[in-house]
Amino acid sequence: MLDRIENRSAEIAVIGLGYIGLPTAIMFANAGFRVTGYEIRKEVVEKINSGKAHIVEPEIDSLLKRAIENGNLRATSDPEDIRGKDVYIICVQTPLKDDKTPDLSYLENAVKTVANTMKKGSLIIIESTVPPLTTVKMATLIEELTGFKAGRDFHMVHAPERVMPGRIFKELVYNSRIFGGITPESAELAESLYRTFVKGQTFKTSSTVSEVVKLMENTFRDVNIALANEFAFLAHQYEIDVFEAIELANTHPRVRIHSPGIGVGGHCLPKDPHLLVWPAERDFGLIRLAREINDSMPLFTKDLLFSALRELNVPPEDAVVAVLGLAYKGDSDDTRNSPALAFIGAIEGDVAEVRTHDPFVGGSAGSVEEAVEGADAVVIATDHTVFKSLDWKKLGRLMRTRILIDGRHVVEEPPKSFLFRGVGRGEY
Ligand SMILES: NC(=O)c1ccc[n+]([C@@H]2O[C@H](COP(=O)([O-])OP(=O)(O)OC[C@H]3O[C@@H](n4cnc5c(N)ncnc54)[C@H](O)[C@@H]3O)[C@@H](O)[C@H]2O)c1
Ligand SMILES: CC(=O)N[C@@H]1[C@@H](OP(=O)(O)OP(=O)(O)OC[C@H]2O[C@@H](n3ccc(=O)[nH]c3=O)[C@H](O)[C@@H]2O)O[C@H](CO)[C@@H](O)[C@@H]1O
Repeated sequence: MLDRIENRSAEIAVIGLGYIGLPTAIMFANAGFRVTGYEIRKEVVEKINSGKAHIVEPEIDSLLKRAIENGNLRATSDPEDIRGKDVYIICVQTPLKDDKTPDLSYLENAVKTVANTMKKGSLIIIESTVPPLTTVKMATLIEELTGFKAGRDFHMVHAPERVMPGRIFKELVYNSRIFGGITPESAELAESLYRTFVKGQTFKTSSTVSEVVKLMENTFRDVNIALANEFAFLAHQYEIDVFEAIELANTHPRVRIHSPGIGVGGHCLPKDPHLLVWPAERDFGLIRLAREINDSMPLFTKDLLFSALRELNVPPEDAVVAVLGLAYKGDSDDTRNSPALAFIGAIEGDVAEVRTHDPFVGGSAGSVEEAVEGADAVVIATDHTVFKSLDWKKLGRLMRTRILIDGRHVVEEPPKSFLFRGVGRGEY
């Protein structure tokens, strides 16, 4: 297997061609491997095979085109097309159920597909973020389904993906990576495979350590954002701008406060702390409280909006509100767990009309001007770069009442003709 990796003749199947699987498949294809992407959504398969990406990410269109044109990447919905591969890389989603416990059904289905198609000696890599011990459990499932023995007849590794959407193709190359093997040999094989394009450092450990590391990273970020959000509440009490205070505090050599805002969204941060604490035997108050604080931010933003409407004598039930941004973060088209959607859900029914505009999200067509025309308030819910250069003087002229609520610290200088409120911005 090592030889086949080093001379690029190892055949790779990537299972799940979403935000992580498609870029991963593209990287291996452009590194010279023959890659088959297996994806259950047929429309996604067709789009990819026509050379077009179904997600928004810098550089993806040209890199995908190259991989399809050089014949190294092909997508399929037929499991027969991934029979007998050397390597299987699983990149399916690992969301939460409504009760906040992990929904591992996508992963289990993917593992079953692998078990039905793999050969003796295959290397199976789970890139998906999973609760601790999952890789070992999946190895046992494969043993039951195939009669193979893990570590002897097949290799298995958890290789967490740590890329940041918006910088995926740079971070795929330069981030450091962790390979958690069910045996040291499994980890070594995976490390040599990724070394074909990774320039960052690589580390080998057990699959359980690797699972915990990935979850700790996102929990660290979530807890830190919750702390920043608590500082934002304080800033409103003392009528100061929390961003000025954070900037000054961050001049301390050992302080790095995160940014408060309308909330924490995306496929990862809202669920990974739950994946970490779900099976654990104690309560983990801090981690759970951080989740609650971050989940409460859309409601805090609603309070800012409603008090501004009342200040200008606009009854909320008569208000027309324009929400700019639906994606969970700037310059992304991903709306999973988006605080913008939570905010809209919280005001719908309490105001007369909600209009939305997001240049990256399909189905929210129309210009900013159309969204704000006749509105009583504009709420910025996503930090898309284009929102930073909006001409508020011009937009204000189209509005019925000029209220601007900034949920993402997009507006540096509040426009003078508006009643301006921002999360953490105190009073203006
Ligand atoms: N999105 C990110 O920024 C990011 C970053 C790091 C890690 N992760 C982790 O990576 C994993 C994937 O996340 P994502 O954002 O790429 O999810 P995604 O929903 O964009 O992609 C998953 C894809 O897998 C497909 N799929 C589901 N079940 C399948 C099956 N049985 N066979 C074949 N295809 C199947 C889905 O249709 C989908 O296209 C998650 O565990 C996530 O936590 C995500
Ligand atoms: C540890 C870490 O870095 N993990 C990253 C993270 O990537 P992400 O795409 O989820 O992006 P984030 O920037 O974390 O944003 C999430 C939400 O939090 C809001 N936010 C952010 C910073 C802040 O100071 N204040 C905020 O309010 C933001 O608007 C958005 O809604 O998880 C990926 C998947 O596991 C990782 O691969 C990737 O490395």
